[in-house]
Amino acid sequence: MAPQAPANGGAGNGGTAAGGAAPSSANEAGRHGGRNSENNGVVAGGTTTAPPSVAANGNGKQRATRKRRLAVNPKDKYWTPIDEKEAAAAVEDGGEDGRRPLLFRTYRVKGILLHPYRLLTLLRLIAIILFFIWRIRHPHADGMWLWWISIGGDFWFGVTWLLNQVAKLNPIKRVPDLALLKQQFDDLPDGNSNLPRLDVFINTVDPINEPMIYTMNSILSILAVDYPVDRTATYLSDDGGSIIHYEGLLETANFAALWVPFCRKHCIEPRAPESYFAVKSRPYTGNAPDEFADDHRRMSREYDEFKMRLDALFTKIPERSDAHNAEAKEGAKATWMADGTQWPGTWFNPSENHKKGQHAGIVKVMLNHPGNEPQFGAPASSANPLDFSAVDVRLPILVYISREKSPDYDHQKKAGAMNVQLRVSALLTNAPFIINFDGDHYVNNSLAFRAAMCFMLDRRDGDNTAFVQFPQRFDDVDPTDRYCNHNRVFFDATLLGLNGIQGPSYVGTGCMFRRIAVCGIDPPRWRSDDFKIVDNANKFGNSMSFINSIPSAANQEWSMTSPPADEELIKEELDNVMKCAYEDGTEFGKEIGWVYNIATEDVVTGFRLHRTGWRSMYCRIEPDAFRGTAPINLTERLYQILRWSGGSLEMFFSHCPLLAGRRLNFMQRIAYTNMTAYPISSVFLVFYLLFPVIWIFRGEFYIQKPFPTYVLYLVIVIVMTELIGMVEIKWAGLTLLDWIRNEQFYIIGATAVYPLATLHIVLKLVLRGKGVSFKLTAKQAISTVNEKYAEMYIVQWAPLMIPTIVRPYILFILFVIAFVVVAAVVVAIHAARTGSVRFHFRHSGGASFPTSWGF
Ligand SMILES: O=c1ccn([C@@H]2O[C@H](COP(=O)(O)OP(=O)(O)O[C@H]3O[C@H](CO)[C@@H](O)[C@H](O)[C@H]3O)[C@@H](O)[C@H]2O)c(=O)[nH]1
Ligand SMILES: [Mn+2]
Repeated sequence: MAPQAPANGGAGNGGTAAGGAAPSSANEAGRHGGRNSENNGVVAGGTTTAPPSVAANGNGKQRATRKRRLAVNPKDKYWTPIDEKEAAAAVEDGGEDGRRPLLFRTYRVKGILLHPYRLLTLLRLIAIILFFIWRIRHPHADGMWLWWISIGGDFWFGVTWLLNQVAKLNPIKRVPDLALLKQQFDDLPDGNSNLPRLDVFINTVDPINEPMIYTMNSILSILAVDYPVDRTATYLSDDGGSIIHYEGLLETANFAALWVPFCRKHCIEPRAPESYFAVKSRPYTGNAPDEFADDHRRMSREYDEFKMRLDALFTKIPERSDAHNAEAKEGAKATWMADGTQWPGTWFNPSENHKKGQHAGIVKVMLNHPGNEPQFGAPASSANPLDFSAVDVRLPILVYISREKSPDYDHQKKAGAMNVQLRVSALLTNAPFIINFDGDHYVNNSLAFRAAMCFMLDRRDGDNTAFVQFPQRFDDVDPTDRYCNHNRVFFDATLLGLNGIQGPSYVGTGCMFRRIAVCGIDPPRWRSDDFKIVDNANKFGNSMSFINSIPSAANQEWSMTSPPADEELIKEELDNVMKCAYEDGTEFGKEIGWVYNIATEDVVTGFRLHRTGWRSMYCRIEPDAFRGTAPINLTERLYQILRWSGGSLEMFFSHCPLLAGRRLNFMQRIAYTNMTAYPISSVFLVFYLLFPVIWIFRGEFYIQKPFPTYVLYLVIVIVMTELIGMVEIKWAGLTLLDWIRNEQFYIIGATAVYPLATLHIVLKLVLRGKGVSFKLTAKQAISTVNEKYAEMYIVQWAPLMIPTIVRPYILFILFVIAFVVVAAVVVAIHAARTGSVRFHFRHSGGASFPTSWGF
């Protein structure tokens, strides 16, 4: 999720501001040249430095003679490196004594912005304290209860502003050094790579609401990523248990045999075909420019055919099933697989044990381990017109999973699915690192996995890093981002702030994990020396293979590597760990794996890792590492933020950051408090919006007096918020529009959605009802450019918007009615009594303009 950065409305607390830019960094070397041709031509995501000279200089000692120059992207002009000394020292060591290199560089905001930023924050803090004292000293005798509410509101707004602001006072940017990673891990004398193994998790539920073509594009982009092919495995979790996904994945595995070598041969980016073919032209960076035009044309045709084959599944499988069922005659109408057996998952005609929420578990290894030696493809032929004779055509492991479902269990949505992926992958490949994606997020920069590894393997805090979070970026958002889907302020300012503390929160997708951290192991920093993984079935469940996988994942973080297990041999064990009952009485969903019973499993899971002493790192690279699809329209967007705000608030009560133990950094605690308590602001905001209505009924403006002093304070605190916002925009590298959108959508959320979320949670706490549920966000279907944003304008009934829309009208209508009624009555009385009508304005406080009216 991506919580809205609370923008604190109310008495002048105006808002948090600004955003940031991608960290930047055109790679100086530009290319990532090397042994593998597929490494060429991709702009590395780091401000890459020239690698230190490796040549021995006579006395055999490696010396860093060359000053490590850093390329400056315009967006980086307000950032300055802070680890130059360390970096230089690390170059001196150069791996000779077995010490690990520094694989990323750290930047902070330059003093020219940082000092004013902090100073303004301090000044505004003083201003709001003075303001508050002044208000307390001037109670509003006529409307004390309203006055108390507004004092409460102002206090709350002041506190949340502070919580939000202090977590941003030390923004840190970290830029991975891909060239060094390559030098240390890939350019080995034996020609092999030493990068750690990596398991990729991707989730989907429904081939319609989350169009299958997205999921399959994501998978293609993952299979084609620039990472040693024998060291990754991809696990698709299909929570729908749908044969469409299963056969779609088979088609995808077949198509990948063309697509992946094509990507490697021509070094194309991005490696999700839909996005690749949508881009009209870009400079060629591959090794076979002569063949490119032909290959591209053929590939484009192959892709169109592939899409048709995917579409055809929706008719082909029902037809095939009908034919089988006609033969079988009796019994339920089953769904049939191509090999003439019945599909173990859900059927088109839902039947006992074959319907949504009730079916067997399925694991199918679709692509096996490719072996450790490169395999070159075939030269061009009539059957295969693309010449792959100089390309390694191997594909990484690909696995289909659909966990068992039963009506007796709460399946815990995505979190439940991921915990099954965690166990299944532990038995099959057990890579020490995991990266996870929502079904609609694809790899946009094929070097992204390497970038995250720079953080995990760095010698400074690498071992204590539980996860590396990438920002969420979206295609298909309208150019002015009217629904604030990009959440720039959050992703480009707030998360950089957290990056300077204990690390960014986990936002659900595009995040690399250390497996042992997910399995509930303490970070080295807090681990005792004689630490043992207890083989405690109460904690991990009854699979000994799973329990034993954990220590071996820990050992493999640095050394390699056992072969993947044979699926057939461990079939029973796989079935066991996919069972609903497996987790009964275990710590899954609590201290192990992804956390349960909350709509925002992501933030809570990240929080659990932080509170056990792990840290996280934020990784932004250019081009964007991953991209996804934004909600289809305003309705979906509002439900999305309802889920986020409801989940966050629920977290405030169920996993309260204020009560976490001492391993949670103090500032991180503040940040989490802000991140979870923000919907409460809406309660006060609603009061503030209702005040004018009360004025009308009571016939008096209940406003703080003396009025001019009040206005003066308001102007000061509002102007200061704007100033802070403008400085933030600068260091974060955002536009004014990004900032305005954030403020704007905050108000929409705070009036339309957060009150409902708050009410929901109050009801849950008081009446022990259910929390906000995880409703799948519908995504935009792929469409032509013309109709690209058409969905956005479809007016759908959005009950959530009622308060936001209706209030100004109620106010207006009430105002008119009240005015007319009161005026008519008074005028009538006066006219009846005296035959004439008289108006006067009363002075009040120090104000010389009307603060109340009487006739
Ligand atoms: O029963 C379920 C329901 C959902 N999902 C998957 O969960 C992912 C996220 O669902 P989506 O509806 O796209 O949620 P968003 O609103 O886009 O989600 C954001 O916020 C969520 C938390 O609220 C995070 O889990 C997501 O990663 C984050 O992208 C998708 O891949 C789904 O396929 C499942 O696997 N099983
Ligand atoms: Mn999503």
